[in-house]
Amino acid sequence: MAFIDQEVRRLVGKAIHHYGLIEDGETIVVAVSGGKDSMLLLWLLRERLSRLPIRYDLVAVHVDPGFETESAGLLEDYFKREGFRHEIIRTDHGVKAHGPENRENPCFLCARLRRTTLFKKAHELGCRKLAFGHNQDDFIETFFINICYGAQVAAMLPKQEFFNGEVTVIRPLALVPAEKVERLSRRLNIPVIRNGCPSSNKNKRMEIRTLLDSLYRKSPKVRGNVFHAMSHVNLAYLPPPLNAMPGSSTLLQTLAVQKDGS
Ligand SMILES: Nc1ncnc2c1ncn2[C@@H]1O[C@H](COP(=O)(O)OP(=O)(O)OP(=O)(O)O)[C@@H](O)[C@H]1O
Repeated sequence: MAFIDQEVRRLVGKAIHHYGLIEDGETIVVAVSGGKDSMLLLWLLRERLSRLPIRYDLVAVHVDPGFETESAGLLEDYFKREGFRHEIIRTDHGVKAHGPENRENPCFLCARLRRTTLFKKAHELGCRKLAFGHNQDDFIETFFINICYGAQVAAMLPKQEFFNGEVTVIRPLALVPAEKVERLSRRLNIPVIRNGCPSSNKNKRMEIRTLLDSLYRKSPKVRGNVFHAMSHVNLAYLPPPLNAMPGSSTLLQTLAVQKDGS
């Protein structure tokens, strides 16, 4: 077995155990976009079953954003060929998000609509776990996007409960760098099926990714350090919020005036 297989298996196993992602006997909806991460995740979750004394069921669910490409059909062929239990949900989420009535970022609206559709499907199937393919780089990029464009320190969680625990989102690739996902999926010949979204590669994530890549090239330690930093927050050395400080209203008024240029 190649080293990359062992390495990715080890990181997925570590995430599953460390964050308590999967329980015996449950059914997991795996949200599959057709991209390399979720396609590999589906494959890895099934592969574990053949190797370990554990039991769970998988249902691959793809939400077709409706860009009139062949992608949903190609994915369905793949699921059938590989024997995966699956559901394809036809929607107009992508078209709507790029339509003239939408005033917000198309990626935000599309992701929100997709998430609601996935939650509903998990509920309909009686599944309490919904697995996403976010990898370690997705966590880091989200962290920077939130700082740079959302003015807050936040990323995403490897395990997150919704609706009082009715559905739990899990991200078993949380510890796997994107580059390892890519290497393994290429080695295993897992296809990547694109859905024709006109916004892919144009969003803020790509901007941040380019920036981070330039840092990673300078030192191999940076990626690991940033990921580690997300769970080692030294609040004692972070400034308190401006609106919680005595006399802060005056300070905020001053800042607002400066921003207006008046
Ligand atoms: N159309 C979709 N149908 C089902 N799940 C989806 C879809 N799009 C995204 N997801 C889920 O959300 C996760 C993150 O979405 P994102 O837009 O980053 O995916 P991607 O980069 O296009 O594909 P991937 O993460 O699979 O490589 C995916 O890994 C997948 O689990």
